[in-house]
Amino acid sequence: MKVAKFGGTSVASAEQIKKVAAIVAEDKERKIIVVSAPGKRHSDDTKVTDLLIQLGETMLEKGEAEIELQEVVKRYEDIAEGLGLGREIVATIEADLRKRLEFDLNRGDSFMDLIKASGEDNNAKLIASYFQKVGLNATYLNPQDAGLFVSDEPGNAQVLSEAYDHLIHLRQRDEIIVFPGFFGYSKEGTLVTFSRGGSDITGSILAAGVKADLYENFTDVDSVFAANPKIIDNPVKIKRMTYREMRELSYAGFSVFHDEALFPAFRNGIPVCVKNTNNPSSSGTMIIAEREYFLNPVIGIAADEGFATIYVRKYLMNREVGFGRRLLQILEDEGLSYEHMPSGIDDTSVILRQEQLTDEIEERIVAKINEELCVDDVYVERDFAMVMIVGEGMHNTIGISSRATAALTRANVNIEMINQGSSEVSLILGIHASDADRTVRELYQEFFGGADETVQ
Ligand SMILES: Nc1ncnc2c1ncn2[C@@H]1O[C@H](COP(=O)(O)OP(=O)(O)O)[C@@H](O)[C@H]1O
Ligand SMILES: N[C@@H](CC(=O)OP(=O)(O)O)C(=O)O
Repeated sequence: MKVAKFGGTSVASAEQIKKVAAIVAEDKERKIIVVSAPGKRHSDDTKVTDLLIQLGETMLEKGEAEIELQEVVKRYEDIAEGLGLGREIVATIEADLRKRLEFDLNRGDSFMDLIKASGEDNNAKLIASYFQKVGLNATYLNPQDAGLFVSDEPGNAQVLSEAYDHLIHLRQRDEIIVFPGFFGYSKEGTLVTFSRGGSDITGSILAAGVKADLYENFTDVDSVFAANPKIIDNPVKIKRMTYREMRELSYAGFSVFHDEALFPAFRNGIPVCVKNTNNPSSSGTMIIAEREYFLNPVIGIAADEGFATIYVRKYLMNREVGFGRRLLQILEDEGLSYEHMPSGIDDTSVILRQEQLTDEIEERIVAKINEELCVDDVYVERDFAMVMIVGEGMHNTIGISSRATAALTRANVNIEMINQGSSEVSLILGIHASDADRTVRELYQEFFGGADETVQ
């Protein structure tokens, strides 16, 4: 049995959904089909999830959002028309949206999740009805009815382990199940979404839940490439990579696969295959537990922006018992998570995602660090990027860091931070965000310049 997830670009239009139906029809093992909300049809387009966010925010702000609602309905109308489905399904979708808008606006976060999730939920209903029209024995299944229970963290749900006790029963179903991605339900029955891009997570949970032989992740590129194709022209394709490599690279900006989506598949040993809806005969990228790495110790280079660093200096910091704990406690009290913490003898930096760090929070943290830790200096700097060089073969290959730093010297990029501590598969370089693309290009040239079409 296979679980196949089709991302936003694969279900963005009637034309794309026809390709999806053909892919499903050609392999009887494809029994569980996870779908996203309609994504971008072209580079200037807006994803339905983003339209829904505008709709929800306008509603919260003004108490009405008819224009925004009509824009969403129009997207489904175009798709339904292109699939020859008629008005009824569009009327159902519109009624569903209006009902969601009646939800308690005082529960703003849950309201936003309910609105956002309608993108996948209504698309799944629409796609199931198209599958039936073309003769596939398919049915829509709601995550609550399937028992996909998650934690009650709006916009950031985590699957609860008991969900797997329910999901295994889906194995017994004869028909093809069309399952909306991106959300589950809390034990109290509240709809909660995963973080953005989270339909990949739903697919992985279902693949683990039904103990699938394969989790196929259909997108709009032939494979995972060694670098973002928006930065590098025609980058080499990755044929095989490990869960760890994919997790590190997706964390650092390979948006093709959500970094949190690896774990359920990994824990259950289910291979993942990234494939192209527009070119399904291409073999794609296999993500597996182990691989040989005789060709190149490095498999990919990624960069992600939006990091801030809190720099703290205090003479004899190294001898002050509990300094690190107290510093992190200040962050914890503000509900902040951190990503890295490179340290010297008398100074340390805490690197975190800057979207969490509002001006208000920054002010409070700096004041607390000064007061409670009596430091010599503390300041916050923003707009850093983390560049990651990843590969299973790196830890027993000499000279990776020196090749990386030489490449950055050639690109005239200042390295703010290097971290090759605990992870055996990656080297992280902190740089200014404005240098990110230049850095990726130079590193790509260093590690893949002149390489064959594929790496594994
Ligand atoms: N290293 C990479 N390999 C492949 N695609 C990448 C990589 N880094 C970024 N991407 C981008 O990820 C996109 C696919 O992800 P996404 O837009 O989320 O697709 P979907 O709509 O299928 O969920 C590709 O079009 C590509 O631009
Ligand atoms: N539609 C949601 C979830 C998702 O996974 O979408 P996509 O498959 O288009 O990345 C989002 O945009 O976040």
